[in-house]
Amino acid sequence: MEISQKFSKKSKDVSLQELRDRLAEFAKVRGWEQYHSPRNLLLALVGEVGELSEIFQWKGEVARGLPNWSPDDKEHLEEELSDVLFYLVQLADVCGLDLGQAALTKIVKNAKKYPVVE
Ligand SMILES: Nc1ccn([C@H]2C[C@H](O)[C@@H](COP(=O)(O)OP(=O)(O)OP(=O)(O)O)O2)c(=O)n1
Repeated sequence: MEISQKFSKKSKDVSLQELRDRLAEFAKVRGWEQYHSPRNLLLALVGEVGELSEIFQWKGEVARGLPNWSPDDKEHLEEELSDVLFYLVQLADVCGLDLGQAALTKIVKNAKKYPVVE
């Protein structure tokens, strides 16, 4: 069984499109579109990657599924992963790119570059 199936909470699939639309609305109603330039979103993304890294800093190697982590630590990780995802989705959006399609195309490209060795 995949680790993602083994440890994930069962919930509905969330599309990148839904996230993109909800984040665009979130920024619009707060008048934040003026700040969400590609460069600013990239810098915010890098900042959140830093916060994500801090969670793992000094912990040593971490087992898949985070068996010894407290619920609070896992919740913190979920939040920082979400922040990274939000800025990534918004960055693609303000660049006028379809991130989901781009990712699928990249998977095909990766498969050609790294064929399965039988
Ligand atoms: N101009 C902004 C500011 C915030 N956010 C959203 C994206 C992130 O999900 C979250 C980031 O908020 P904070 O900068 O307050 O960062 P944290 O949530 O990580 O808080 P802290 O740094 O206090 O832990 O808010 C956004 O989309 N655009």
